[in-house]
Amino acid sequence: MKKIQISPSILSADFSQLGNEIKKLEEGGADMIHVDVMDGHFVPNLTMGPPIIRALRQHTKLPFDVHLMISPVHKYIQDYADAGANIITIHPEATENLKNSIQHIKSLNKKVGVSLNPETKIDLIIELLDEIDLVLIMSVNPGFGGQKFMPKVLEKIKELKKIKDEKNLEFDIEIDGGINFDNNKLAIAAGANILVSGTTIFKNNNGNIKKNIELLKSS
Ligand SMILES: O=C(CO)[C@@H](O)[C@H](O)COP(=O)(O)O
Ligand SMILES: [Fe+2]
Repeated sequence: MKKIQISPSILSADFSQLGNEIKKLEEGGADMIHVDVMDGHFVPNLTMGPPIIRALRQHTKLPFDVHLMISPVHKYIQDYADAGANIITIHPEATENLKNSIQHIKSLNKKVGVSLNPETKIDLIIELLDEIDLVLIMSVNPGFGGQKFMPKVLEKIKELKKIKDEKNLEFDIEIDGGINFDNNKLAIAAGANILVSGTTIFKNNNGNIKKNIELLKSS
């Protein structure tokens, strides 16, 4: 079984202190940094883009796990790669040709992730799984932090894990949205090996990041 990793979402961090917040995450045991990029078009919220990612790059050696909620995404992939992303995750609905966008990310020597919304079926990516490094299962509708976890996506994770084991594939299964100290266990038991969390990491236990990361890892 793959080691459980935590990818804190800086969407819940203090935006006026992002450099320091990232340092705190690294000291607290984060495995990577989840960066939620939103364009006010693919999702009804606006966050940050390449200049901020580039500025943050100098504050940590941890991989940047960049979750692109922008459409059309293809023409911006290079910008995120240049800014310092290590994993670039896209939504199938945000590109005209998913296969091309996957190949583009790989050609830039970045890990490629594909994200499935709660209503999006696995069928869309089954044929492409051997090209993908990470499948990001959304457990909320994308757009905002602090939403309620949707337990129905656990079935999708189980289904994906089964296919992964049957085909002997290596991709990571990441879950994103509403993860807390209860449903983390359900997500891990279903087959997720990377947990994204914003609210739980930054707001629980008076913002004790180290403690919250440890609690999220324990199942
Ligand atoms: O991609 C998204 C939301 O669209 C997420 O990464 C959230 O930002 C996670 O935040 P919490 O649900 O843990 O507060
Ligand atoms: Fe995200």
